[in-house]
Amino acid sequence: MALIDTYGRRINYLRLSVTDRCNLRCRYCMPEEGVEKLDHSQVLSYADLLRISTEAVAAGIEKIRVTGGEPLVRKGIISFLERLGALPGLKELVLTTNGLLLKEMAQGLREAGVQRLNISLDSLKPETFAAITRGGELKRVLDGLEAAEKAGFPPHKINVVVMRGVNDDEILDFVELTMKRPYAVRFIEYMPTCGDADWRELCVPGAEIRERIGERYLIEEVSNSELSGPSKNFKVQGAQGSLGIITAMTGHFCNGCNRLRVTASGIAKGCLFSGDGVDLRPVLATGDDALLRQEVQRIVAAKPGRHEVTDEGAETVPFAMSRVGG
Ligand SMILES: Nc1nc2c(ncn2[C@@H]2O[C@H](COP(=O)(O)OP(=O)(O)OP(=O)(O)O)[C@@H](O)[C@H]2O)c(=O)[nH]1
Ligand SMILES: C[S@@+](CC[C@H](N)C(=O)[O-])C[C@H]1O[C@@H](n2cnc3c(N)ncnc32)[C@H](O)[C@@H]1O
Ligand code: SF4
Ligand code: SF4
Repeated sequence: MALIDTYGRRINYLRLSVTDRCNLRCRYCMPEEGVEKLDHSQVLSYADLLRISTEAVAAGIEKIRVTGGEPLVRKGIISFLERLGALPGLKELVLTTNGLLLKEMAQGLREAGVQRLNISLDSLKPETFAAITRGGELKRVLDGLEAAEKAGFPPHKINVVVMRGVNDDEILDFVELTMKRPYAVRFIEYMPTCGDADWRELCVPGAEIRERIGERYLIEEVSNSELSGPSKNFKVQGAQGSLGIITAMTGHFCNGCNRLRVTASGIAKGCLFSGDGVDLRPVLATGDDALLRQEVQRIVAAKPGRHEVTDEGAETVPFAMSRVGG
């Protein structure tokens, strides 16, 4: 079965957030204070997350990315992933993490069937890393990357949210990282989700990032795979790894969007920026899984063509990314 939306896009990728909790508090993702945590009773049980995933896969989803908050802080995550990975028809099970707990958990994740990890790492300098994450310890993440490689994961994707005056001086350091390691480093344009007034200064357009890299290195294009996301990938000559740019603000990759989102509290969103979304809990409560599948199909049918976040309107859509899962 295939899920096709009204714009003719095939929706085959579910981003499933399993928790809104996090062991970091990145400045671009959560405000310093004032983010209300979901009450435990609001967070969907693993059984319900599995029911949603089962119906989504039956309807046409082929890839599930587990995200959060920080997915690895939720108790029982490994056995949940094991069950998720066993869903018939699911081709890819992948996870986005801040890497803090990978040292302890990488082996278990691999054994549970997680195929690949995307790891957020915004700075290679301990002080800058701590400032961006409000207290995170860089070494733990670097140890986590190593542990995951040893556990047999393919080369990691590293997510770097580029912020002018904060970490944009490290763009070339990350390029150098791909000379030494086979990582796929992706530079992400900063999205103004926290209602921040200074987002225009912080956001470094993808074109500028690429230009800055091109001034120092010879760029070679690489191909993008069918289930790959919005990242436009390339590499520099002589590198083991690759580079990518996710132009979340300037790019308009919405034409090729293949995603559906479900939050930890059971809100389904056709678009990252879809305001309130659709609450799946009433349908879950009926116990009728055929109805759940129809609801997934209905949400896909109503998926917006693109986001409406523009220079003028950006401040009108604040939300904590940790609630939606990125
Ligand atoms: N605007 C927008 N941003 C997205 C979308 N999907 C992911 N992102 C952003 O892209 C960045 C990287 O997200 P990841 O969780 O690593 O996922 P991804 O790069 O889309 O995943 P893969 O392509 O499957 O590796 C994050 O900042 C996300 O918020 C999307 O559909 N729209
Ligand atoms: C919300 S996090 C959840 C998963 C995990 N905690 C992590 O940090 O990888 C998912 C992705 O969203 C990205 N993200 C969060 N807020 C963002 C923003 N304002 N602009 C761009 N990317 C953002 C993060 O960098 C991360 O790569
Ligand atoms: S980006 Fe990830 S690690 Fe950072 S606060 Fe958000 S959910 Fe937590
Ligand atoms: S902004 Fe919305 S429509 Fe555009 S790529 Fe992201 S999720 Fe898809």
